[in-house]
Amino acid sequence: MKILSKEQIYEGDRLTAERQNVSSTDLMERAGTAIFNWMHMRMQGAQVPIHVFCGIGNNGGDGLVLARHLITHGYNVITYIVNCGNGRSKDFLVNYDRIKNVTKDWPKLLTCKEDFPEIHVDDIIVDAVFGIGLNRAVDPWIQELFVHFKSTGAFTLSIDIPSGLYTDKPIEPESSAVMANYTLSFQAPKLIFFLPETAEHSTQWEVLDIGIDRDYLMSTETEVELISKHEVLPFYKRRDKFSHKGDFGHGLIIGGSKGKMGAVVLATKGMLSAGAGLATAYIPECGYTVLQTAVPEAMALTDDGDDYIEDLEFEFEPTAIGIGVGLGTDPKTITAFEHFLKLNKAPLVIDADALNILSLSKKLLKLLPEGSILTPHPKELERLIGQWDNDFEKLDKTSEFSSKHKVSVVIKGANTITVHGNKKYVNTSGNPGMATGGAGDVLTGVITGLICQGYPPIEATLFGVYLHGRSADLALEDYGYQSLLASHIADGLGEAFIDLFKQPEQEQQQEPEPEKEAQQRRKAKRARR
Ligand SMILES: NC(=O)C1=CN([C@@H]2O[C@H](COP(=O)(O)OP(=O)(O)OC[C@H]3O[C@@H](n4cnc5c(N)ncnc54)[C@H](OP(=O)(O)O)[C@@H]3O)[C@@H](O)[C@H]2O)[C@@H](O)CC1
Ligand SMILES: [K+]
Repeated sequence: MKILSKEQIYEGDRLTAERQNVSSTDLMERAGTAIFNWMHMRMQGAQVPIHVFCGIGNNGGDGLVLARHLITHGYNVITYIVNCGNGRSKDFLVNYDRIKNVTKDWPKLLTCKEDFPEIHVDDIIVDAVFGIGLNRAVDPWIQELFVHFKSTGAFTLSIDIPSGLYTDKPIEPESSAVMANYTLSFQAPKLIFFLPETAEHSTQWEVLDIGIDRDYLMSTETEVELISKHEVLPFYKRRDKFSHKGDFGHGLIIGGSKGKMGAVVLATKGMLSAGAGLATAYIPECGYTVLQTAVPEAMALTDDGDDYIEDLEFEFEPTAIGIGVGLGTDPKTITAFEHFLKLNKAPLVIDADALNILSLSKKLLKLLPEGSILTPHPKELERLIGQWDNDFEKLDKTSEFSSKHKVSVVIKGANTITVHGNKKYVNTSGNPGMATGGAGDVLTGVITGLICQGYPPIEATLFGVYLHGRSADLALEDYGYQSLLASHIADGLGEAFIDLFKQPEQEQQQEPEPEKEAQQRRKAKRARR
């Protein structure tokens, strides 16, 4: 799914009005009605007080449309205008008149703290104060209003975006934005739903379709994309009946040191589970028995070093290499790594200590093959690109780094973001159970295993990150957040592959009756036999 920028959203609205021959007032009617339908379906007329707080721009206009429909359907609505300036938008004014036609309870004007209404914890707050048009710091009294929302504990539904957040830059330190329980966003999710600093403002969100021009949505190139099953499914490579292990590449995992052999075991398992035809692990001598026992499917090559890698020399040409897991940063290992990079021709997935070595010796970045995949967690990323002040700066700096060195960077986190030049891909699978040692090692193996099978590196990365998270999601049912281990993620990768082809629950329920009957008949027949 595409994540449009603020400018692209405005352009989409404009084009839609033009191509569908509708006015911006009509579009606002669609937006407000979509929110109303969402609420009406869930509330079914329940008389819970609903406090609708409207700003004076188009987000406020959406709130007025919603309030009007709620009122005409008999809901218990109190509407407020948050008087944040003088420039009321045209469509706000149209809907301000319209709401006055359906109720004697005209919207209440809020101008200062003393005007704040009492809100009971069981009431509902609708936040339509600011949308994507926020362009300067919010007045302190309105920030206090947002704090007031939170202090009531009432369920807060934000329209389009929690008020007080920008779509493309961080909020000023010390300022407050609405903490929404749910956000209903028009046409496309906003990037801020996925960034660590702002995601807590809208932990749950949903996109409502307001009929923005399809051609525009299809043809518009966005900088950010959301990656879910729908996006990765086309990557999937089917296996030919006559295929053999030689068709799926020979992957190599390089890493390990005394006390850290588990990392190589996990990465090798991940690589095999992702489908690599053959797997070899290149490890220090001390890891030989560990590796051969833990992963009998893999071959082991040992370095001259006993406790850590000292030479890094081998004589075959792997299809892809995952390097760095459990590697350590001993000076001899660093020298061996540099020597390896000078000779290497295979595509690389670089993780953990290999990233730390690159950070220590940035000149080595020049030796990376074009299209290499780097998989840092935030601390490793900071060592590579330097500190950042906020999430937006982090993404910008990573983009710059990615373009400069012609590599892709997988920023691991709650929503792993793969940065590929200017493009950012936000992964949607995964859960907090993955905050456990070794999960990253498995990911390195999975991506390497996919490259082995001929997936282009960027596809292997997006697919691998998705499958890895999905495997963890499926494993939750058995292990819960606390007991989920990295090895469960490697073991469950097959489930994640199979899950790609499962129909969503809803569609299964909508199975045509005749098919259901046929199934029942077949079942009964089998039972009779
Ligand atoms: N486009 C469309 O066709 C559709 C749009 N839709 C909806 O419109 C929303 C965007 O609407 P919007 O552009 O009017 O901006 P919005 O977020 O309501 O802000 C209001 C105005 O407040 C001002 N302002 C800014 N910062 C401020 C501050 N700190 N303190 C005080 N004032 C401040 C600023 O105006 P200014 O004062 O700069 O002239 C700004 O314009 C979008 O999120 C969606 O909900 C839907 O109806 C579907 C169709
Ligand atoms: K809002």
